[in-house]
Amino acid sequence: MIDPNLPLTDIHRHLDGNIRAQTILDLGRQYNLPLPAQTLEALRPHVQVTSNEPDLVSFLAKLDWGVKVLASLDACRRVAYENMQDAALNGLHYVELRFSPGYMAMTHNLPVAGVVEAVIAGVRDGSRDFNVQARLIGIMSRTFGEAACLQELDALLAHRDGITALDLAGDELGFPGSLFLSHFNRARDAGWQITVHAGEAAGPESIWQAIRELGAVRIGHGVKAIEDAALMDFLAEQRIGIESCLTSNIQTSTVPSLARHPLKTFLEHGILASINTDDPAVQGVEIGHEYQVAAPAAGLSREQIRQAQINGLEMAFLSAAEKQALRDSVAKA
Ligand SMILES: O=c1[nH]cnc2c1ncn2[C@@H]1O[C@H](CO)[C@@H](O)[C@H]1O
Ligand SMILES: [Zn+2]
Repeated sequence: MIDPNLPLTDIHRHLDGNIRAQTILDLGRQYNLPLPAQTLEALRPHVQVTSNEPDLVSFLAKLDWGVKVLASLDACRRVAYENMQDAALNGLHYVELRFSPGYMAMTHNLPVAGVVEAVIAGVRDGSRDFNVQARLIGIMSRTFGEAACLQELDALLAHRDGITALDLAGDELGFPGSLFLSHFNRARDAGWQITVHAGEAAGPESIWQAIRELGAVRIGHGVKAIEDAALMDFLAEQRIGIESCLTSNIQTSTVPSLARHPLKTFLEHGILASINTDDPAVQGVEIGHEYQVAAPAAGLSREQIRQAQINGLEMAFLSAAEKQALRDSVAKA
């Protein structure tokens, strides 16, 4: 179901939601940190979703152990580097990795701008060593409030050339986008692209808000657009891409079953929607599973899955020339 002659992309992938369980064990030992278990098997239920969570916030708690072991900037660099290795092992040609430097820095009081620098370095080295192209998206974790997000924004802006876009993630219901207008004004002034997690826990109004007030040119999840026909028309007309994450939406109970996922309807509506993972290590699924198992279960035809693969590159935060170079390199290989 993956077309080998087209670039395979994952443009919604949390680097700090994709920390290997083995690395959590290693770093726990290295820094002598208390962990809930000492073997991979026993650790897994603490760091991976084993059955669907009742809501988004419960799902997000599964990411916590991954960042609790980030006791140094070197540890941050390691997980960034390993993310690139995992992208290569999963056949990805291009990834947009997103991360929340404040969330990564939090447990051990690391310097937030230092975390940004370490992630940029790890991804740069991994991109070179594993031959996968990457761009970085900075996340503000809305769950910790406006002031903490301002700190994350400042840290990201200190390395603005290494960052392509700004995102807002975390507890969408508790912290609406309207709290973050000034943050996004500054991000747009810095020349960044904008993508926002919206219409996952909250309704279609959250997607409208992200587009109109925060300047989003892409939407993370966007599931609830299905409830608003005018919004679906608008997304299609304006070519605002929807970064779909099928398995994630089941695990957070955003959608009751794959058969009822709106991605198929979005594609039928001519919306630029793509297939992505979200938090692969936490979910226990990789991009291949999303294309080969989840997308057919969501009712997508072969042609729709191929269209979603095309859309992934079309939506990417790359220039037209960069996209064409990527297409050429995959077609020739
Ligand atoms: O599916 C999701 N929806 C909303 N926020 C998410 C999701 N996955 C991870 N994060 C959030 O992103 C930051 C780490 O990159 C954290 O704030 C985490 O809670
Ligand atoms: Zn996400």
